[in-house]
Amino acid sequence: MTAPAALHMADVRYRWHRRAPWAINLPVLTLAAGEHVFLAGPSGSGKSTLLALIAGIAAPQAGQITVLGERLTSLSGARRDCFRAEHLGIIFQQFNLLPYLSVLDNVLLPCRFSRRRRQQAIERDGSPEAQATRLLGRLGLAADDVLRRPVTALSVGQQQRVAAARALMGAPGLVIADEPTSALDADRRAEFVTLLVQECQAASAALLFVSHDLSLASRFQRSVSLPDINALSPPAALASSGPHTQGAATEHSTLPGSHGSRP
Ligand SMILES: Nc1ncnc2c1ncn2[C@@H]1O[C@H](COP(=O)(O)OP(=O)(O)OP(=O)(O)O)[C@@H](O)[C@H]1O
Repeated sequence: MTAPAALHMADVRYRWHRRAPWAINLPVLTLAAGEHVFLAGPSGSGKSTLLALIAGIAAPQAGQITVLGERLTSLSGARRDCFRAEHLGIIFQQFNLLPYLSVLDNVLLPCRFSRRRRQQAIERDGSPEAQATRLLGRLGLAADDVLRRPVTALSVGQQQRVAAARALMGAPGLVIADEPTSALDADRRAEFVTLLVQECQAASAALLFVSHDLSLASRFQRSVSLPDINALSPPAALASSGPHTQGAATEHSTLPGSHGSRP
């Protein structure tokens, strides 16, 4: 049996409040199981909003979002929270690490919230602790004293890697990353992306990676661009609730033979 798509979005519209313009108006966006996609777009074009919808943190006013075969738009907020904990790895723009926990305990969090992820970490590495240590080692954070440190005692680049290790714990089916390389210099950025892509591949996880840095796009199987809303939407259209094109996704291949949008 073929695995379900990692993500399928159809005719999705979202605005932050009733009088706001649509932040997202997306005819279709699909990620195949295990596919690695780069999402670009200027500031304010809706990238973080799109990730919040995919994560089930926000719910759209219209359209369907299906993640790993589960129709998110049919679930209650509480069920979406459970689904997110079980199946999604998220690297937030601000990392969202817990300052009072050590590096190791931050990375172990997904296995505390999800029995499924705990079980998958045990199957792959023997224990959640062993998996956390392996992932941190791959990301260059293996030293014992680093693992026991509070995350607040780490550099921003190190915190970014802790957030990546946490997202990968317990083999989530889909990893979403919001500008995870913004605080890194060019060399470290490339290195970080290589590691993230390799680890997603090893876990058979699909990856949706958001960045302004177009030089990273070639490392992904495909790129998707959310166009600048100001360029596409006449100001008069913004206040009405009629159809809009702002925030609509355009897709293009970055690899020969890869595809654009799929039904
Ligand atoms: N919490 C919020 N409440 C109201 N409006 C919001 C909220 N978050 C984002 N928006 C609006 O939604 C639109 C899209 O913002 P979003 O943060 O998704 O863009 P982005 O492409 O991720 O930007 P950046 O690259 O700067 O992070 C913007 O017009 C923004 O002002």
